Amino acid sequence: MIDKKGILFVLSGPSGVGKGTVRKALFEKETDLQYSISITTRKPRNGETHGVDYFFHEKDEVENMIEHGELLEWAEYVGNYYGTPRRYVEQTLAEGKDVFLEIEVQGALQVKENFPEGVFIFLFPPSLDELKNRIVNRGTETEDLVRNRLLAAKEEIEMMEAYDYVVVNDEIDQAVKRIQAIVQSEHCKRERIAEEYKKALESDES
Ligand SMILES: Nc1ncnc2c1ncn2[C@@H]1O[C@H](COP(=O)(O)OP(=O)(O)OP(=O)(O)O)[C@@H](O)[C@H]1O
Ligand SMILES: Nc1nc2c(ncn2[C@@H]2O[C@H](COP(=O)(O)O)[C@@H](O)[C@H]2O)c(=O)[nH]1
Repeated sequence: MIDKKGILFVLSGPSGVGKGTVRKALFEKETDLQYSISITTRKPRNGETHGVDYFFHEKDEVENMIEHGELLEWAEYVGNYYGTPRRYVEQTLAEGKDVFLEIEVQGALQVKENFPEGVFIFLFPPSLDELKNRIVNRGTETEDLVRNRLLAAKEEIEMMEAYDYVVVNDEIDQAVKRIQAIVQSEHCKRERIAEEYKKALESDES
C-alpha cells in the first residue's frame, strides 16, 4: 500500500530575499500547509512572539536538543543557532498533512539528505543590489550583521542548483502564485504516481 504521508516543502534562500514575507502571504491563501516553527538562540525582534515566530531558547538548551537528536536539521547562522523540531515535522507528515519549512541554505541541504522526497524551493532576489536594499531597509540588523548576511548570501546563491525550483521574488503576489503552482503540481504528480502504483498492483493480481 502506498503511504499517504504529507509533502515536505522547504523554502530557502539568502537573508533578506523575502522568505518570511512571502511565506506569510502564502499562508493567508494556502490554509492546508502546516508551518513548522523553528527554534533559535537569536533574541526576539520587536513584535516577535515566542511560539509564533520562533521558539526562543538559550544556547545550552539548543545544544541539549542537538545532542538528543531533537532537531531534524540545525545550523549556526551569523552567530546564532537555528533548527527545526524533528517531532513536529515527522508527526504532521505521518498524519498526511503537508509541512512547510522556511530555513537557510545549510539547513535545507541537511533536510535534503534525510528527506530527498521533499520539495526544495530557492527564493531568488531580482538582483544583489535589491537584496542589500531589502536587508538594510528592514532595519533589523547592525551594519556588521548586514555585511555578514550579504557574505553568506553570495555562498548561498551558489547552492541554488541543489534545489528543485527557483522562484524569483520580484513582486510578493507573483512569488506567492509561483509557489502555489508548485504546491498544486507536486500534489498532482503524487496523485498520478499513486494511481499508477494502484494500477500496477491490480494488473499484478489479475
Ligand atoms: N517582493 C518584495 N519586494 C519588495 N520588498 C520585499 C519583497 N519581499 C520582501 N520584501 C522586504 O524585504 C525585507 C526582507 O524580507 P524578509 O524579512 O521577509 O526576508 P527573509 O528572507 O525572511 O530574511 P531573513 O532570512 O534575514 O529572515 C523586508 O523589509 C520585506 O518587507
Ligand atoms: N537552518 C535553519 N535556518 C532557519 C531556521 N529558521 C529560520 N532559519 C533561517 O535563519 C536565517 C536568519 O533568520 P532571522 O529570523 O534571524 O532573520 C533566515 O535565513 C531564516 O530563514 C531553521 O529552523 N533552520
